[in-house]
Amino acid sequence: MPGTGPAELEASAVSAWFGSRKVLDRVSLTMPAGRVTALIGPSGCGKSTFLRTLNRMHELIPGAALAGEVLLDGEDVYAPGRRLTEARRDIGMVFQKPNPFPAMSIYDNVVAGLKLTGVRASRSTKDRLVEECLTRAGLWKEVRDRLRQPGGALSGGQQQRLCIARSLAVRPRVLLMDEPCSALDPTSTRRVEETIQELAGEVTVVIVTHNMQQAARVSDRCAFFLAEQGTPGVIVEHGPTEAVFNRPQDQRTADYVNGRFG
Ligand SMILES: Nc1ncnc2c1ncn2[C@@H]1O[C@H](COP(=O)(O)OP(=O)(O)OP(=O)(O)O)[C@@H](O)[C@H]1O
Repeated sequence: MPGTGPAELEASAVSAWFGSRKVLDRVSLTMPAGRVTALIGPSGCGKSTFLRTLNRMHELIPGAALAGEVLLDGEDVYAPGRRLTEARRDIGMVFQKPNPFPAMSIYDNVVAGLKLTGVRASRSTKDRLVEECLTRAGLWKEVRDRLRQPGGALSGGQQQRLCIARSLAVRPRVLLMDEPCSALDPTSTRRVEETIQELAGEVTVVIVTHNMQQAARVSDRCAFFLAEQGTPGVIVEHGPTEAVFNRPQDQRTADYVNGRFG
């Protein structure tokens, strides 16, 4: 079995390119185990790209290149001997638009990742896992009586929580979330935020968000990314969320968190 429990993720001097264009320049950030780290910054500054370097999704894009290191509890995610599927299992991802398998049942959606990661499980193990993951994702009570209905029949917010449950089923140690609420209404957003807060402590969360209130509500730590005038994205400032919002060290951070640009 893989390591269990939340793991620290550490990016060290990560640079990223698309073709000859450099979009991230030597970004270093420690994302502590069991905490929620928010990545904030204006559009195009490289937040999503950075997130994709953390679980080796960046390398799937044609022409994409990378330098630097990503360590999961001290182990190199990009080590030559380490399999891609292993990195993806340890470091799960939830996307902007909820993407359950629409025709597949709620139950099968939750356990879909097991097959992909080569895990065999008995019916009773799966039953327990489905209940546990839907509970952790804050969806169990709403769907317990209709587990055989298609995932696509749920509301957008429920679909996103289903995707969170699906990610949790392979027992990731880190969960990456790329603007997980941007396609949701305010009530669903609130519900997903509660889910994120409930998960903290059990799994390390890294979330990209454009919503400053959301970053303030859900995160323990915050990193402000910026790409100025065609230069690659860098982290201007990072630290405890409360400090980044209330006592920013850099004027550009102050301007951004106070809504003066971006
Ligand atoms: N597949 C791609 N091919 C080429 N360039 C890309 C690709 N994806 C992103 N980029 C470029 O890389 C830079 C960083 O993009 P990225 O999506 O990481 O920024 P972001 O901060 O997440 O933006 P947003 O907040 O709008 O999602 C941008 O200039 C973008 O145009």
